[in-house]
This record gives sequence, C-alpha cells and structure tokens, in this order.
Amino acid sequence: MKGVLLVNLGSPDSTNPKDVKKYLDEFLMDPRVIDVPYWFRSFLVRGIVLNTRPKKSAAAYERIWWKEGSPLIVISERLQKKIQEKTTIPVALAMRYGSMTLKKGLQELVDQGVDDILLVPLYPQFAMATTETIEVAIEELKNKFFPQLEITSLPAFYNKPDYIEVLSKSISEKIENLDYEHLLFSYHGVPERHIRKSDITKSHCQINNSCCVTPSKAHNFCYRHQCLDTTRRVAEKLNLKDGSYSTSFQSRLGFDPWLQPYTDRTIERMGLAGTKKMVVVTPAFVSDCLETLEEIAMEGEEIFHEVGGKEFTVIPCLNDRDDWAEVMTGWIDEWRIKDLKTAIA
Ligand SMILES: C=CC1=C(C)c2cc3[nH]c(cc4nc(cc5[nH]c(cc1n2)c(C)c5CCC(=O)O)C(CCC(=O)O)=C4C)c(C)c3C=C
Ligand SMILES: [Fe+2]
Ligand SMILES: [Fe+2]
Repeated sequence: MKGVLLVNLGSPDSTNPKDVKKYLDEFLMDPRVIDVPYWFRSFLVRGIVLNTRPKKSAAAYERIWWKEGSPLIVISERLQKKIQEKTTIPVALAMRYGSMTLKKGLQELVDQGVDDILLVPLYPQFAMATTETIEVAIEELKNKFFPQLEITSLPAFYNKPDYIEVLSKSISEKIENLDYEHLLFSYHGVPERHIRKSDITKSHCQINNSCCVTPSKAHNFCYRHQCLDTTRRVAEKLNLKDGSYSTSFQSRLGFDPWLQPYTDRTIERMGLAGTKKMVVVTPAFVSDCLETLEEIAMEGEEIFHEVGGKEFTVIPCLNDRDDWAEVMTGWIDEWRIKDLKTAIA
C-alpha cells in the first residue's frame, strides 16, 4: 500500500533553553548543516555556539511561540490534516530534528500497512542542509530498520507551475491594494561552500551573476539558481516591474561567506535610500517559523523603522492554505497514478 511522509525541519520541544540546546545540538552537529570535519564541528558547536546561542534562541522562540506549541510544528500538522482529508492513502508527518523523528514517521506508516512511500521534504528549493540531509537520513533508516520499504522522494518544486501559482496568489492577495515601493524575496541563506559542494559538474557554479542563469544540469541541485528562478517566475506571473523587487538571503551564522545580498543589510539599505513602504516574502519556507515570524517580521521591521522606513508588510508563508493543500494532494495523486499507468501498460 502507498503512503506519504511529509518532512519539515523541526523545532525544540519548548522555549526552555535546555530544550533549545538539545535541538540545536542535533541540528548543528549534522554534517550537512555545518560541513566541517567532526572534531572541528564539535569544537565549534559544543565548544562555542551552544554556550551562548541557546539562551538567545530561546528568547526568540519565546516571542513567537503559540499556546499549541511551535508555529512550524502546529502549521505543518494542520497542513498534514488537510491533505489527509483530501486523499485516501495514509499521510504522516515527521521532522528532521527533534522529537517528531523520521523513524516514528516511517513506523506510523508501516503500522498502517504502507510499503511504498512518497517522501515529501517541505522545502521548495533543494539544499544540502535541508532536502539532502532528509534523504540521506531516510535512506539510513530504511537500510537499518525498514528494508522492505520502497521510497521515492519528491524533487524540489521551486519551478512547478502550480506552486508558483499559489505562491503568486498569496502575494497578490496582500499587495493588490497596497501602495508599496519594493517587494523583497528573502530566502534562508547557506554558506557559499554548500553551493560548490552540491555542484554535480564541479565546474559550473561560480556564484556570480551569470552561472545561475546559464542552463546547466548543476541547477537540479543549485540552491541559488532555484531561489533566483522562483523569484523570476513569480515576478513574471505578477508582472512586477524591474527594480520593484529583488532577492536576498537571511539567517547567516558564523564568519564564512554566505549567499549574498544579506537580507538585514538589504532592508537597512532600502530604508537609508528612502524607501518608506516595503513588503517581504519568504519563499524558502512553506510554514511560518522562527525565521519568518521573528527574524523578518520583528527584527526586519525594527531595522526598517530605525532607518526611516514606515510600512513593513510580511507575506505569510503558504502554511495550510486550502489551495496549497490542494496542490500538494495533486502531486501525491500524480505519483499514485504514474504507477497505476505503468502497471496497466
Ligand atoms: C549553519 C547553519 C544553518 C544552515 C546551513 C541552515 C540552512 C537552512 N535552514 C533552513 C530552514 C530553517 N532554519 C531554521 C532555524 C535555524 N537555522 C539555523 C542554522 C542553519 N540553517 C539555526 C541555528 C536555526 C535555529 C534558530 C536560531 O538559533 O537562529 C528554521 C526555523 C525552525 C523553527 O523552529 O521555527 C527553519 C525553517 C533552510 C530552508 C535552510 C537552507 C536552505
Ligand atoms: Fe536554518
Ligand atoms: Fe549558479
């Protein structure tokens, strides 16, 4: 029997610094997130970051936490329920890090008789630190505990017309009657090194103005290309004028160069240049989370106001919108039907 496993990033169990530390330890010790040799990662994470970051992150989580729990988890659960209402096959939800483990998600499906799984990483753009780490962890669990399972992973959907359509609609609903000057597409950043590591050609990605717009098979795994492409497609759909929108990258950590331009500096620059009304959309996240509700909607707004900006509007993520649940159910149906067609042929 077929079934679906939706996977998102995960959150700490609570805003208690102890829980945040446990979660950050698992997250940042992942070699696909901080991709340096084990001894150095351990020194950086356990010797430095975890001494100060958990307290700061816990305070940030405290500002966005809901009475039902972490927004990212609660929203992902709502989406899973909506999809489950639209399809007859079992749909489970798991997180890459934290208590809602991938193993529990797989077990939940197996207990319902599932032996053929569509794995859906809830990330529109491929990245080593998101999609790849989920796929690798699932493969390890399959080999160790569930060798009978057939598992297919849904590819990154950054350019799928139905995804672009709902994303564009979610933006246009907010901006159609809004008098704004600039729309910023802010994506989660990654270290530039991650882009080079994911380049299957080992020669294409130069992280400059031309590589990401020059066709290459490297783009199937190039986070930067996929982010720029999502922006381009939405801009085309919404008829945005050149200069009225741009792309930036948020949430950098550490001292290595990350993808640029950085979101916080872009917001500051826009305000200093006289922009009074700006809108931010965050298409690397399908669910609102710490990075959208705190870093953008709170810190970003504060930066903008400090440099003279007046109106700062943040577009909610797709979350559990009906049209988004409908699109995801459509992809699940396509996967189910493909096998049926092959069987008939
Ligand atoms: C080296 C560090 C990090 C990389 C690389 C990275 C990539 C990456 N992350 C997301 C999505 C999310 N990240 C979130 C939180 C978060 N991310 C990092 C670090 C890296 N992320 C940290 C340390 C944290 C924790 C919070 C903090 O201390 O600032 C979240 C929010 C989780 C939540 O509970 O709400 C998301 C979602 C993507 C998409 C990505 C690469 C493309
Ligand atoms: Fe992150
Ligand atoms: Fe590129």
